This record gives sequence, C-alpha cells and structure tokens, in this order.
Amino acid sequence: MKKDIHVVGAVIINNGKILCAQRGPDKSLPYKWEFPGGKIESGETPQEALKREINEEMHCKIEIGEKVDHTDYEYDFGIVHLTTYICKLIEGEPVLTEHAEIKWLAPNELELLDWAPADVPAIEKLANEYSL
Ligand SMILES: Nc1nc2c([nH]c(=O)n2[C@H]2C[C@H](O)[C@@H](COP(=O)(O)OP(=O)(O)OP(=O)(O)O)O2)c(=O)[nH]1
Repeated sequence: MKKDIHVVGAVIINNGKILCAQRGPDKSLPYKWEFPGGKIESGETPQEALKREINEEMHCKIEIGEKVDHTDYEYDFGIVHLTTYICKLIEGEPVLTEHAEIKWLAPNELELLDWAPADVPAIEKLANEYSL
C-alpha cells in the first residue's frame, strides 16, 4: 500500500497574478512547479496547515478563500491528495526561501510551466475560470 500524503496548496492572487513556486533540485519532483504549501499535520485543518506553511516558507500571512480543486495523484513515493485554495496576501510579501524560483503569472500563462502532475487539473481550472 502506498502512503497517503495530504497536501494543501495556496493559489495566492495579487494584482491579477498568481504566485508559482519551483521545487528545488534535492526534493521529490525536482524542478517541478507547484503552489506553495505542504503537508497537513495531525490535528490541523487544511486552512491552519496552509497558513502555517505559507508563514514558514514565504514569510507572509494570507487569508484563505474558496477551494479551487481537489485531486488524488499516485506518484511512485505515495498518493498525494492535493487541495488548493484561492488566497490573498494580508501581511508581507512572499520571499524565496526553500524554492528554487518564484514567479507571478497571469492565469493564461500558467500552462507554460512544467507543473507537478497533481497540479494540472487546478491549473486548467484557473486558466479557464480566472482568465483576465
Ligand atoms: N506544496 C505543494 N506540494 C505539492 C504540490 N503538488 C504536488 O504534487 N505536491 C507534492 C510534493 C510533495 O511530495 C508533497 C508536499 O510535501 P511538502 O511540500 O510538505 O514536502 P517537501 O517538498 O519537503 O517534500 P518531500 O521532498 O519530502 O516529498 O506534495 C503543490 O502544488 N504544492
């Protein structure tokens, strides 16, 4: 049995652009693009986990809005259950800490990046529903 990995991702929208983050070379899914976030710890709600992760890895605070998508994707290392939420910055600006790179892109530019496979359905939704 593969392990279940429950993950939350933040679709942070600022001035009509979405924050995209590239995984580093030493991680699983090296150089793939993802939404900042991470694993839900035991006892946390998805929202609490997302606020904690964004504070830790981007040094900023967010307000969490509607859910974008939920996907279950089987990787060789486990099954990722990814839920993404629309988020808004309420304090600070995202900074580069553990990612290789960060970029702000318009919804219709998202499909140009090489996303982690679990993210592809969310990317398609965002490109269709949030086009400017
Ligand atoms: N944060 C985040 N993780 C994602 C996304 N899409 C996706 O498949 N993942 C995967 C990558 C990781 O295996 C896992 C999130 O774990 P994490 O962010 O807490 O841990 P990590 O990068 O240190 O992961 P790892 O090297 O231990 O696998 O979910 C996404 O959009 N955002």
